[in-house]
This record gives sequence, C-alpha cells and structure tokens, in this order.
Amino acid sequence: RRRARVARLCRSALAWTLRLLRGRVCAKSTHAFVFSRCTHGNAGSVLETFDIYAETHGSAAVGPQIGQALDEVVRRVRPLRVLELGMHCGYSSVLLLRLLPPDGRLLTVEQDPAVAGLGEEIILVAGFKHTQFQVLTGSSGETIPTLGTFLEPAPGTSGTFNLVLMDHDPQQYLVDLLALENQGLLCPSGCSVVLIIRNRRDKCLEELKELIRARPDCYSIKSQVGGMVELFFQKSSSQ
Ligand SMILES: C[S@@+](CC[C@H](N)C(=O)[O-])C[C@H]1O[C@@H](n2cnc3c(N)ncnc32)[C@H](O)[C@@H]1O
Repeated sequence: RRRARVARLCRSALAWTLRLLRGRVCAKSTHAFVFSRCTHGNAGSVLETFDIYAETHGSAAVGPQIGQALDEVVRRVRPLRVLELGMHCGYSSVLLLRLLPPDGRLLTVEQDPAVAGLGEEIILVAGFKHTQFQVLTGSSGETIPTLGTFLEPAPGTSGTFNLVLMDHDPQQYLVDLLALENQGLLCPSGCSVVLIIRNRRDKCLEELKELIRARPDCYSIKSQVGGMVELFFQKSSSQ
C-alpha cells in the first residue's frame, strides 16, 4: 500500500512538473490531443480526454471540479436556451450540450476566429449537430447586440436565455451582464448566470456584489462553489 502511495505521489509530482513546463495554454495542441484520442460521437469521452490533457498541459477548460458544479446547475435549471461567452476549445460547450433536452439550443461566443473553428470541430466530434448549437465569432461586446436575431424562441422562454455561462473575460462580466439585461435577453421569470472566477482576487466579484446590493429585487446569489458563482436574475412584471 505504501508503494502504491509513493507511486501515486510520483505521478502527481511528474504531472505537476509537466504542467509547469508546458504551462502556456495552446488551443491547437488541446484540439489535436482531444481530436486524436477521444471516441468520436461520445461526449463523455471528449470531456475525459480534455481532463487527461489538462493533467500534464496548461488548459483553459473549466475542468471536472467546476464541471460537476455546473452540471448541478444545468440539471436544476433545465434550460432550453443557453448562452456561453468564451468557448475556447469547447469543453464547457460539450458539458452543457450533453445535458440539454432535444429541443434545447446553445449559442456560444468566441472572439478568436481560429479558436472558434477548433472549438466548433470538437463540439461536432462529440456528436452534436448544428441544429443544437451555433458558434458566433466575435467579442461579447460586438455579439450581444446581435444575439436576438440568432435566438429561436422556445415555448415559455419568449426568445430569452434561461442560462448564461460567462467564462470569457472577468473584466467584462458586469458590462456584459447589464448589456444582456438591457437587450431583454435574460428570461424575466428567471435566468441563472454562471460566472467562472478563476482568480479569487479578481475584483469582478465585488462589482457584481455591488449590483446585487443595489438591485436586490432583480439579482441574487443562488450558489457559489469554488471558482463558480451562480447569480439569479428575475424581473417582476411591474418592473
Ligand atoms: C477560459 S477560456 C474559456 C474556456 C471554456 N469555457 C472551456 O471550458 O473550455 C476563455 C475564452 O474566452 C475568449 N474570450 C476572451 N474575451 C472574450 C470576449 N470579450 N468575448 C468573447 N470571447 C472572449 C478567449 O479567446 C478564450 O478562448
């Protein structure tokens, strides 16, 4: 048993050293690894292959821990229309898509066109079809004003999102949240906005807490797990 523990420690030390040496996130190398090693058509295998890659390489993906917390949110909210800001190679897109119902749809935004192409290919490799998702290339600031034209209304959602995942640029979270609200894109009867905050010292969380303090009738914190904060937006009909 002691030998097994030592072997495990050595393996994690090696993985940690490799991650340190290969620290820089590279979308092309992530894509090549996942594309060549996963079982095509199997979303679970795509996510597992991303996780194996992240053991020894720099990775931008949300990963299994935040992934589990995100799964819980999606299972509880059961959204039909989901917006993702910050797709990168598609880890969180695949994670979200595998829990959507057959009539669910994901719009995902990525500002880097080359990365957007790689991420789109991974979503297709995971077995999802263009009827289930659409990749929009552009910054969140440019794309949010156009989102209404891409959003097919689902019953009960009146052309709005029930779930938004922000994993793009924490400095943009507050601005983009307010832009989404101003464009009438957040479902007034309830929309969960999940924010990935990798750096605890990031001041975006303080800014968001100020918004909640100023407008407790519309915004609240629903859950907070590690690097993930779930805000809840709701607007009463009189507002
Ligand atoms: C941390 S990665 C996203 C990881 C992804 N959610 C996953 O789990 O694989 C952030 C991505 O957001 C993109 N990005 C950064 N700022 C953006 C913005 N303002 N609008 C759209 N995409 C942005 C970056 O190019 C990068 O690909």
